[in-house]
Amino acid sequence: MNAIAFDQVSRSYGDALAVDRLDLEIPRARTVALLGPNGAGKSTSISLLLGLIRPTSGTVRVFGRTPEEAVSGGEVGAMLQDGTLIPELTVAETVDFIRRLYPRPLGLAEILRIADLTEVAKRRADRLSGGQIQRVRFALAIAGAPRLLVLDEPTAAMDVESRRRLWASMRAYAADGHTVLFTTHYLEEADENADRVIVIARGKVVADGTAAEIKAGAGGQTASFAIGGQPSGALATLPHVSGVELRSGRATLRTADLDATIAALYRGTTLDVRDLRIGGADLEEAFLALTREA
Ligand SMILES: Nc1ncnc2c1ncn2[C@@H]1O[C@H](COP(=O)(O)OP(=O)(O)OP(=O)(O)O)[C@@H](O)[C@H]1O
Repeated sequence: MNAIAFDQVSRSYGDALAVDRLDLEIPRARTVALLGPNGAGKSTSISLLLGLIRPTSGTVRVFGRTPEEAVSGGEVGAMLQDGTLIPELTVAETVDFIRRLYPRPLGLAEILRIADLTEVAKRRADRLSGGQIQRVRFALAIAGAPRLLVLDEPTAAMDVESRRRLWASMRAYAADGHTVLFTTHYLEEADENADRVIVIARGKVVADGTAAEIKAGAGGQTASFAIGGQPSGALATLPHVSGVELRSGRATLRTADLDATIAALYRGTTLDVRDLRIGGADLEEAFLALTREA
């Protein structure tokens, strides 16, 4: 049984279709990133998953149950974009208060350890830095030992060090066999922290795979060389080339088959190819290409 299953799920707001016949199956014990531009339907999908809103059509299942059943059974923990802490309570008091609401919570010390909060356990919430507040919110999301942890842009507006610490906490939780689904706008975070990346645009899945597969699928690799003042017209006609860019005396070819393109560049043209460099498409480029096409 999958941790998450969306079957032809659509959700409209009035005339606007936010999620469009979404099919999604996420097995247990995976860490999955949901990526997409603003307005792609990420937050709507998460609200559907948590049972905060109902689909206009289609069904959502979480561990084979309705989202409402899974959430009320304590199977799902969520860290959403808003949520404030009680200023007068310490970190330990806040976490302990929430964990006691669950039938089978994690131990207080364990939560503080996973969320990297042990050092500030006795500090009041109104004395915490932004990164520490996010880690407390993360701690509250894992307090009930949920099998599925959902994080909606957990590192928005955090500095690099705070982001690193939060991801380390997330990975520690995921390593225990839990399923994690997170959204982020930081593409490198999806690359580094998820074993599967699902790209959505306009309410539909436009790519689904490992970060490496998504990079390979969206334009593959690049070959660039110093072209100087030589004519560039033939480059676009080389096999498997999907794009040519000329800048500062260099030509960059985007290709789905690097070997075939380079062989043709040498054998099939009279160009003097100097300073050849090979690059992979990065996830950011892949992401932009995918969401533009959608
Ligand atoms: N409560 C609402 N009422 C009307 N339209 C909404 C509502 N919530 C979302 N939408 C619309 O649905 C679409 C999807 O929005 P959603 O917030 O799910 O996208 P998102 O991918 O989470 O975007 P972001 O990255 O900006 O948070 C957008 O066009 C948005 O304007």
